[in-house]
Amino acid sequence: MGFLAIDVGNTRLKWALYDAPRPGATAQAHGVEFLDHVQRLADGAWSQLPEPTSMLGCVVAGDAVKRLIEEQMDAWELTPHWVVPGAEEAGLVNGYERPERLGADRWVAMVGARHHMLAQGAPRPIVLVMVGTAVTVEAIDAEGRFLGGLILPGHGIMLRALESGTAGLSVPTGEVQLFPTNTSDALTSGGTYAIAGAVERMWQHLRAHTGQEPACLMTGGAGWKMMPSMTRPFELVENLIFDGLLEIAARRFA
Ligand SMILES: Nc1ncnc2c1ncn2[C@@H]1O[C@H](COP(=O)(O)OP(=O)(O)O)[C@@H](O)[C@H]1O
Ligand SMILES: CC(C)(COP(=O)(O)O)[C@@H](O)C(=O)NCCC(=O)O
Ligand SMILES: [K+]
Repeated sequence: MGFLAIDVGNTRLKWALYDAPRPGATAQAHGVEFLDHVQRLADGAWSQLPEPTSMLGCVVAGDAVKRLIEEQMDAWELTPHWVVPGAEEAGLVNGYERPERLGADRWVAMVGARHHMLAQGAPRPIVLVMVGTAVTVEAIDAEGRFLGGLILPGHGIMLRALESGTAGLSVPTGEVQLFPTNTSDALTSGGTYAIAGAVERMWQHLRAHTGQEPACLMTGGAGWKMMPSMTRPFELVENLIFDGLLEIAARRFA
């Protein structure tokens, strides 16, 4: 019954082995690997696992990385399955012009977010922020329609872009300050408030569009960095992508 969930972003692969492909399943093991090191999985962390019977993942890191990861599963009987965003999934309707061009991680996280919100009470619109290598800000209405979303550079990309495009901006990481008075703090605060400001705008757009107060959810490896700087109360949910994969797997592998 073991179900392996895999989330491959542009920086890291996250995996978790659950006792079954269903929402609320228990994670028996989990781990993280930087993309440069995914070749270690078969002989490393995955060599210790009981053989999973099914696997579902989302990958935005490209086909070469995907193939490398599939090779790591060669010793197992299972067939690798990867989410391809379509017109609808698990109660969500995809408003993207070309649904298949939407990042699979965004789509899966939205499925997780929608079910997380429904478990808490009456349906509401959602602003979902995912802070990884890039930052995405999704708008979902109370009926589960994905209206559209923003893509921004993440903290690391913003800093590297400024470093490489200027002569005088190569400095250590600073702290978020209201009125930064050194270069490090100015860069760190600028990036953080760029993200917080974009999220605030999306919150306003969704509030105006739906006439309802949106629920605010945040996920992703660097979500914790953003939490203190948001203009609205956000709930940080560590594993929305895994929650989404469990929802989708329950429908596919039942
Ligand atoms: N221990 C950590 N290792 C790597 N990245 C981290 C760590 N803690 C926070 N981060 C931040 O999280 C981002 C990666 O988050 P993650 O969700 O794994 O991204 P992705 O899904 O794009 O691979 C990095 O850009 C970095 O800013
Ligand atoms: C926006 C992303 C780069 C985010 O990647 P991540 O930060 O999770 O590594 C990824 O979801 C992606 O490549 N999306 C495809 C383009 C789109 O969603 O429109
Ligand atoms: K991601």
